[in-house]
Amino acid sequence: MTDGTNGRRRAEPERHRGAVTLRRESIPSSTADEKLLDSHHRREWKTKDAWRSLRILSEFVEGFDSLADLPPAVSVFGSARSKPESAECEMAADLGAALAEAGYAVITGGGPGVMEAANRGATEAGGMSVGLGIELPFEQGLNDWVDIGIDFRYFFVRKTMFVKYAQAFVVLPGGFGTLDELFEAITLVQTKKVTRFPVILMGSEYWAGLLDWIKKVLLEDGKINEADLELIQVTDDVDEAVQIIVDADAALAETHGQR
Ligand SMILES: C/C(=C\CNc1ncnc2c1ncn2[C@@H]1O[C@H](COP(=O)(O)O)[C@@H](O)[C@H]1O)CO
Repeated sequence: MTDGTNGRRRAEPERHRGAVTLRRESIPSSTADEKLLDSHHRREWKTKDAWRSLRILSEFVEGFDSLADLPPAVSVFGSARSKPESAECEMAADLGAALAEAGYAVITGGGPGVMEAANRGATEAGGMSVGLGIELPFEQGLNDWVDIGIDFRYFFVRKTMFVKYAQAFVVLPGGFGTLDELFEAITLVQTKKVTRFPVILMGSEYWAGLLDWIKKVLLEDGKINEADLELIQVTDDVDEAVQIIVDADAALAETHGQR
């Protein structure tokens, strides 16, 4: 496992805005997402937001255009902070490889940690490895194992791509970013905004407390129902995770015809 530099000295920080690369003093202190969402920028809203919507649109166009030809794919989420030698990174690399061997492209956030491990596993197994990066104030660029990479300015555009082009979500241990991606997926399935697809948690020990709380508090308090619990599957076995995805794909093809 590497830190994505392949032993090279990491170049100076840079920021990508569409086709534009910014370095040194040209790197702005804010991000496009912040300018859109933070009321601190309220004075610009009147003059800039209408134009900003075109940039948002162009980001959708770029994503749709670049990803439309992907083979069936699985989005893999997990911590940006996990060390390469951690158990979750090893699991992510094995998962990336197993998904590639089963014919799935692997889509991640293109960052370090679990994302890099999953991309690496897929690439080393000869599969297609996709990274959907996001502009961050402390951006470090896409990891070196990404074959198709897109840098997004807007989180919500990027999130559309994770869902639209994936047959399943696999979620490994992570923090707020990972939880956001997990709960967005479950909500989309629960509200039937997307056809039911597997949302698989890997790292049962890590997720045990959350699952317990979901059962004890959300279920007992009537905030979700028993059937909602079935939206999440848990396994530590890479082959089982892949089999769940393959089976769900086959079931869907039977119901709706071949994709
Ligand atoms: C925090 C660090 C780097 C951040 N770089 C990221 N690059 C790409 N995607 C990211 C990054 N940070 C979060 N994400 C997305 O959220 C999930 C991970 O977030 P978590 O809070 O670490 O669980 C991940 O799946 C990404 O889609 C330091 O190196």
